[in-house]
Amino acid sequence: MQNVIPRRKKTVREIDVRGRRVLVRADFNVPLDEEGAIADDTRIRASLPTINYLCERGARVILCSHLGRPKGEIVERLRLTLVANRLSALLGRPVVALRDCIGPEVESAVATMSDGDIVLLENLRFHPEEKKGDPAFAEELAGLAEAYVNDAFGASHRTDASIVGVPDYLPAVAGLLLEKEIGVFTRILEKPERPFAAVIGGAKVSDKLEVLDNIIFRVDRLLIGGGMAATFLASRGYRTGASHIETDRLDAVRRVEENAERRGVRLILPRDVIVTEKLEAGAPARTVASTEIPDGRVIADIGPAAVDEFSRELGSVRTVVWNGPMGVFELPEFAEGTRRIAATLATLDGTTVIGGGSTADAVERFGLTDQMTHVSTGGGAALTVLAGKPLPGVEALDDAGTP
Ligand SMILES: Nc1ncnc2c1ncn2[C@@H]1O[C@H](COP(=O)(O)OP(=O)(O)OP(=O)(O)O)[C@@H](O)[C@H]1O
Ligand SMILES: O=C(O)[C@H](O)COP(=O)(O)O
Repeated sequence: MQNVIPRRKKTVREIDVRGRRVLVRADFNVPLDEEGAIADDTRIRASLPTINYLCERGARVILCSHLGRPKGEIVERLRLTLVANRLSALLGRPVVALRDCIGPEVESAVATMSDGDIVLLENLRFHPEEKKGDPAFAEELAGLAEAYVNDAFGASHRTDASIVGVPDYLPAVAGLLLEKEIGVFTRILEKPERPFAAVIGGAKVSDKLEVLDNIIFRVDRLLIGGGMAATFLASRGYRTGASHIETDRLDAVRRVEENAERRGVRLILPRDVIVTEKLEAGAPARTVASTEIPDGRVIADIGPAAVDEFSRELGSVRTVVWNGPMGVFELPEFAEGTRRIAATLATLDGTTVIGGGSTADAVERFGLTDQMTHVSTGGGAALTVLAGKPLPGVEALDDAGTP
């Protein structure tokens, strides 16, 4: 087992920023609605502490981010102007949106900044060099500033130029959001208050295999829901109707079960499930024992007895990490399991950590975000950390204690 963060990294609190141009890599990759408006500004709000910190200390703040996957060319609806406007409203300070992220116009805009000013560079992924991790592009970005702050936890599992390349050319430190995210995950994975439970769901085992393989060595209880429960049930020899079984993962699931047994971890599958013929709105649904799933039916949610059992198990733990919804929560008829598990976590006394992605969306939809200890801003990045793997964006930063 590896440590999540092998060495402590330098943070923005350990460098002098007054009067200096500071390039801040944020993760403003926010969901957009059909009209192209920002559907959820959680990630923008999460960046405020670092930006305010820098402005208040007289830094000249140069923000940068990607938005979407524009594949190295300009896509009008993926410009960051909307983000700049929202950020400016939230900060109560002007944020100037630039039309590119490198080049002479950007350089002259940056050269005329005063202490406390904020600019936002254009979407980094309009340049193909960003995704390629191109060193010359990284050097050009770095040339705009005198220090680099990574506050993009959600993108730190990537090896893009702005994440792993820029630190080669500048003093490179963690922002306050990155520090908080890493701190929370490090604490629960390395020194959890026990009992410690993980609730893992979502569509597929294959998406979470590395997480299961790591977490099984750290938790006292593992609760499995979502579509992936079908593969666990199949590996125990039950009939699973028309549910999608990842036949190539049955061995991997057995390994997780064996490790659970060896370590005395309670691995709990849903005792009942909601099944349907089709995973679509309005489809007739019924509750069945998970050992008796009828032919032609697929698992769509965990059932009420499973919710009760999961809630009982969670009622006595001191730490919970949750990644992956219990059912197809996007459809109201299959949202109950996810909603009730979210409600259970909301009332817990101990530490509750939501591992990002659609689980964070679900918790937000149920209005319970504020009741959790921590809701991660990372999807893939949170999975990487839960899998016990280092984040390239964190590795690239200066070690604490270096001059
Ligand atoms: N029984 C089920 N059958 C099919 N899909 C399911 C089932 N239960 C949950 N899902 C789906 O799983 C998806 C989310 O799973 P995922 O593993 O992506 O979660 P996550 O890790 O929180 O999010 P992300 O991957 O965005 O970080 C949801 O869209 C949900 O509809
Ligand atoms: O939304 C995310 O998970 C991050 O912003 C990374 O985006 P990407 O998956 O397009 O690299």
